[in-house]
Amino acid sequence: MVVAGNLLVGCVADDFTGATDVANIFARAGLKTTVLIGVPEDDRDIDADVIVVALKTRTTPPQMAVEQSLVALRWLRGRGAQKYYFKYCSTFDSTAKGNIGPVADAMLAELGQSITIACPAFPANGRTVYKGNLFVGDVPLDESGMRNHPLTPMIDANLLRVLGPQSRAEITGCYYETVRQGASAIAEWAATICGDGTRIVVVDALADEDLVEIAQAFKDFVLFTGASGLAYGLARVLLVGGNSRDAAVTTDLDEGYRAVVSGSCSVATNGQVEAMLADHEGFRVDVSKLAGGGDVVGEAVEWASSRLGRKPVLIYATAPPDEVKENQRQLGVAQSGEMVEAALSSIARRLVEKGVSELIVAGGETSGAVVKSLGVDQLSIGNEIAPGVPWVHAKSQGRPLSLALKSGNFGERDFFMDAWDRLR
Ligand SMILES: Nc1ncnc2c1ncn2[C@@H]1O[C@H](COP(=O)(O)OP(=O)(O)OP(=O)(O)O)[C@@H](O)[C@H]1O
Ligand SMILES: O=C(O)[C@@H](O)C(=O)CO
Repeated sequence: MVVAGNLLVGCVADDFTGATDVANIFARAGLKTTVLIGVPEDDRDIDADVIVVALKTRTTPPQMAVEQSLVALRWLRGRGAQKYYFKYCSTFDSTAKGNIGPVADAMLAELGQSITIACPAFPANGRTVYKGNLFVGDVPLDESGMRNHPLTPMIDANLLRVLGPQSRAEITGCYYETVRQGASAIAEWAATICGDGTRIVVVDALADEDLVEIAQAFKDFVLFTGASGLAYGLARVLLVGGNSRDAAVTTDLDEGYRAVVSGSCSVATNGQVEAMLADHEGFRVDVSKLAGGGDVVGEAVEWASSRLGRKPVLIYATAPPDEVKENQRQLGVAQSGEMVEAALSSIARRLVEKGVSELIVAGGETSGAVVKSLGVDQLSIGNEIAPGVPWVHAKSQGRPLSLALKSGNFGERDFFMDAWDRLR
């Protein structure tokens, strides 16, 4: 029997790195948090304040994203969650059709609600929103590396314009002149627009303190949507009254082999791969060879087998934007992405079979493919490596496995070398 009644937040995440990112924020705030890989088929016991259901719906056709998100939402509703949270990327990754708008619309309808907020700000990672425009560090979203994202290139920083065509709801901006005055002013502003059709309010935020004020102002809302910065605010508002449990668990871990599998092509990951190759051995997945039917998976596994140990090996498809574009031109965007994901996930699975038990995976789609292939169904949150990236612990085929699912744009240049020091 599932323990019901004390679930504060039921969260649906549109990718796996994002799921561990948001779970990390809730866990660090003192909420007992677990990540489920999809909706469980069994009737397991889960004693948690926050359950994050990780989906891989960011780039699926909208209808599929809606269906899977609603299955997860209904399952969380069945556990009696007090609040619901739709976690998407802090760079608002979406296509012209979705999936942020369609999923938010469907969740609102399912919950019988007519209003929610959209708040991708994540100040700890340099994501801020001002006048409805999303900034990545010092530049607008469309001037950041996200312009060249392989699957969800972002060419407009204005979230009202991005979300408008994706959603049936009216999109309104709650701008910083209101937000900076705090929760009461925001709530007063909200009162003037409530009750007037279905709305999604894009909320400005520049700092963590703003996110606490925003969560406080909207604390009676049932559905929240955003990146994980909003979870920082929501956790602090929900914790008032003393729901706090133990902070995240650190596990006693055996020492196993180490590997990094990278399918992210972000600016940050390209730098991290380059930094690791300066002092570590790496195997580059040749996409043309893969497309030509070559046994790249077998070669990678054979290459790695003789090198496995405590010094991590690197297997990467990570490439600069011009190379990715050329692959996409030749093979198609979705086809090249899926082909690389399939190869990297087979490699990861075979490395785990060969004794890798500490594995870093870079990239959200890549992580989704890898984690699914490992047969992992639940993750517990361990130590934080960098803002938005915790170690997580799982069982794969009955054996303990530590994973770090690194979002493409997160982490310093030496992330792949430094992360191991944070494991225990
Ligand atoms: N050399 C390559 N050529 C074409 N596509 C590639 C190549 N290397 C990786 N890919 C694909 O690019 C996509 C990268 O997306 P992924 O979500 O894994 O990384 P990311 O977007 O940087 O991470 P995040 O979503 O966490 O920000 C994947 O589908 C991957 O298979
Ligand atoms: O919010 C973020 O940036 C990340 O958690 C993510 O979703 C990247 O895939």
